[in-house]
Amino acid sequence: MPGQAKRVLILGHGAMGHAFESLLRANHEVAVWDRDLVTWQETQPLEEAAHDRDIVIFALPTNPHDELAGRLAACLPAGRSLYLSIAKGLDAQGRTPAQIFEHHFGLRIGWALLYGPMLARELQAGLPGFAMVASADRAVAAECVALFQGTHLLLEPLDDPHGAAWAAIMKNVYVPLIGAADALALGDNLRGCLITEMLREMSAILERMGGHASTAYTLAGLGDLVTSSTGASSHHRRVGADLAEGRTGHLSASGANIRTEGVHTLEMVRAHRPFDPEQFALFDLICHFIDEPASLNQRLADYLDHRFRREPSSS
Ligand SMILES: NC(=O)c1ccc[n+]([C@@H]2O[C@H](COP(=O)([O-])OP(=O)(O)OC[C@H]3O[C@@H](n4cnc5c(N)ncnc54)[C@H](O)[C@@H]3O)[C@@H](O)[C@H]2O)c1
Repeated sequence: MPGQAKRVLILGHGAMGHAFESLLRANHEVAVWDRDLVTWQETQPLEEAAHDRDIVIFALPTNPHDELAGRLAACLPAGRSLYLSIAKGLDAQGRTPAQIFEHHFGLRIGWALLYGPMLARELQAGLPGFAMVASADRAVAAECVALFQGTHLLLEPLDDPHGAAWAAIMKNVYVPLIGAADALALGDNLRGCLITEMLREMSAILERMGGHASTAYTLAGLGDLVTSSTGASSHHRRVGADLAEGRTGHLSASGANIRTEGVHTLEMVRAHRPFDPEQFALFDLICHFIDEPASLNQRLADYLDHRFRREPSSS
């Protein structure tokens, strides 16, 4: 049974904006806001578009989150609206969508993040999508679940927004490595090993960043990692395959392009150092792979050697 009808504003009318619009419009009153593709002017002033909305969904990259969340927090009364983001990258200051929302909305205004296997084209085709709705506030998570009731996007609440944000971000960092290994025909066995190693490292990074290690094993981590690693048309898988095969054009693209969100994250972590990249061997390997794609075979061999074939210590 669908919940109560809400007035929803979707920011960004790209692949996910369109998918969410078609999911929600049967049961809710949905409006969209974006920039004009030619002039880059706002289709309508944001403050005007948002003023009577119960729920605002950020269906755009992480980079504009800070500006847009700041404008909304300044103009909308506390407690009136709820904010949702699905963006998976870091912004130019190295912040996650969870950090940006916490900064602008804090405990004053409800906010949540939606992460999991929910490819836009599958949602548009009527196939099911799955996501964790991550919020520090259970009532907010329940409101999000109610919003999507009666649709084929199936949600599960999670009380770890910071962990979920890092799980989604790390997924985009790791998947190019799977795409590269597959392009080089390094084997199904290696793929299984790498995905296991990625989950182990993702758990450690989530904990380092103030999240729960267990969030890596939810739809936001494992679920999305498997979908992107194995999906034939996965953007991030393609990036890795292209690099392994000598096509390096993406590296000059901006992080606003979702194809390059993983590469952009590597650059932001190196620039802002929310954690020490050298302490996480797979993360470090992927940084070196992006710098020097031809070195991948040797780096993978060194990684596996270090991980599995080291002489046992004498102690
Ligand atoms: N495509 C998917 O299947 C999918 C699934 C889950 C999550 N996501 C995440 O959702 C986010 C958006 O992905 P997408 O595939 O819809 O991207 P997209 O490129 O198709 O659409 C992004 C939209 O945001 C708008 N936009 C960008 N910067 C803006 C700004 N400063 N002001 C106003 N509008 C702006 C663009 O005009 C565009 O319409 C990404 O972070 C992505 O990782 C995507």
